Amino acid sequence: MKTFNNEQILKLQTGVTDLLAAIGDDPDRSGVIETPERVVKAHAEIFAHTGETQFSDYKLFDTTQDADMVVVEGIPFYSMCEHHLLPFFGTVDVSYVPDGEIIGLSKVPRLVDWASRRPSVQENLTHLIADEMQRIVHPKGLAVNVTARHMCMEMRGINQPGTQTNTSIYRDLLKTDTFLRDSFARRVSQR
Ligand SMILES: Nc1nc2c(ncn2[C@@H]2O[C@H](COP(=O)(O)OP(=O)(O)OP(=O)(O)O)[C@@H](O)[C@H]2O)c(=O)[nH]1
Ligand SMILES: [Zn+2]
Repeated sequence: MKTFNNEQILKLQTGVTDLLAAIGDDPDRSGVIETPERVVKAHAEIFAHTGETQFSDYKLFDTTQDADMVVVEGIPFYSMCEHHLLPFFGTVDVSYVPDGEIIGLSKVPRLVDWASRRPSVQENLTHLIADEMQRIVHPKGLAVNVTARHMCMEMRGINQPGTQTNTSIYRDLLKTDTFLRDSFARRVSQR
């Protein structure tokens, strides 16, 4: 969880009170009187890694038994679209071909969670996960596949409930080796 300083807390609370008043609500009514405080706490979680450029909570292990391909699939994530500050959420699938080193399995969902907790767009989230996997594991091949629903497309604007957006990145062996690429793509499309 992020720790906001007193100045940030005051700004956030004032902002939420002003927003409630601006939409025509009464910021002093009992139902919302504690809302500014709650929103600060919620934002401390939702935006916990805003501004951070490098994921650091990982462990690598040497291996002499390289697998053809490691797949961690169906990792749930929740993020906030930077255009409307509304949620977008879904799943991430990550695959890599090791080159002498492997990452602790739980660290892949941790990386996804780290990357998600900031204002973003789906394409940039996909790139951030791919770039950090590349920097940390320097694999022989890498694929990141993100499928998400965007509340800014579902509950407002174009109002299209259920629309899904897919973004993917394929690099090196997972791009050039059709067997590896197709088996990853088949796995994630069948889920
Ligand atoms: N590429 C991309 N676009 C996104 C993402 N999240 C939201 N958007 C889009 O950002 C665009 C912002 O367009 P604007 O015309 O500035 O804003 P708007 O008037 O609220 O647009 P509408 O949503 O069409 O009503 C919209 O088309 C959104 O669908 C994302 O993760 N990736
Ligand atoms: Zn949006």
